[in-house]
Amino acid sequence: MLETVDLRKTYKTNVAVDNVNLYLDAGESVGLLGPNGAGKSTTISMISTLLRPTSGDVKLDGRSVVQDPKHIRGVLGVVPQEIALYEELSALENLQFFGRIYGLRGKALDLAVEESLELVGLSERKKERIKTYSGGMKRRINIAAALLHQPKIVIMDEPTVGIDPQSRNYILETVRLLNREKRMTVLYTSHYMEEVEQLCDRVYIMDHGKVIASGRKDELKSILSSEDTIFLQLEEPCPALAEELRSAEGIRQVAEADQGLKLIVPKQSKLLGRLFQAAEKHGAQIVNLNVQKPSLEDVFLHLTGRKLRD
Ligand SMILES: Nc1ncnc2c1ncn2[C@@H]1O[C@H](COP(=O)(O)OP(=O)(O)OP(=O)(O)O)[C@@H](O)[C@H]1O
Repeated sequence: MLETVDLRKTYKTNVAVDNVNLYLDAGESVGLLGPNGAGKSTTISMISTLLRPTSGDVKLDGRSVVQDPKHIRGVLGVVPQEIALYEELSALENLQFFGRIYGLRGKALDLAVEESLELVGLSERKKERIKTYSGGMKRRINIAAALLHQPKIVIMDEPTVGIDPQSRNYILETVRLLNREKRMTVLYTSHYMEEVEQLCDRVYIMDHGKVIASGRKDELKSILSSEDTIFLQLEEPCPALAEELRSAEGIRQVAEADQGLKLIVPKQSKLLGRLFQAAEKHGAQIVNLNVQKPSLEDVFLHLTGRKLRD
């Protein structure tokens, strides 16, 4: 349905997006996962015709979006990272304004506004001015604005960054509903791998402008089928221990984790004794040690040696 073909964007010497090929089938929920600066927003801006590619193309049902941008605008809803609302107007007035831009009038406009307010759970507060809303509520109205024209495809650019847990849950539920019940095709970008794991059928992992891995979640995790992920919880952070383990033979990756270190090691390696010895040598207290199932975050760590949120 929607694809990018060798999509590329350069800024002088900086390659923001480097020959990216994505494909979304109708009704799929696809995650675009990558750390800050990976090129996710630039990719989305090119798909939504806000930015012209340096080379390559975006195709909707086989038709070039670069040559015929109008075609995609009617079927695409984009939720940008930045909140784009008028603070002095109420939520209702904002949505009426955006609805008119989409060409909606009269009863059709009223209905579209009511439905999208309902969807993001803010019908009861629709008359309050945006400036009185929390960051999370503003984001929910931002989402409602992108849905007014009932798009077939919705692209969301990190919609849950820096918001309260209630709004975050609401947004995740809304995305699920749009995809599973309303059969909308969703492209969801995030650097929170838990969200992508929860919401998406298929995932593209980007880093430094390139897609470095893609596939269904289970396929991606099977990259780590011959590895174990060990989480080492420490009483205090110990950079010297991390350093030693990074250069130790048989340990593939070492990354800082909440309250400790995360290691990727070959399965059944007999490393535990060495871990305890190294910890003792550097005066680090191991509080807990467990072997975990691989997550998408671990796949990223395995491929790049870094954590998604470094
Ligand atoms: N207008 C611009 N001029 C120059 N460089 C840019 C411009 N826009 C983006 N870049 C660069 O392109 C790269 C990709 O940025 P992009 O915003 O697409 O990443 P991202 O994955 O969306 O990250 P974030 O989560 O921080 O938005 C970065 O190195 C960024 O500095």
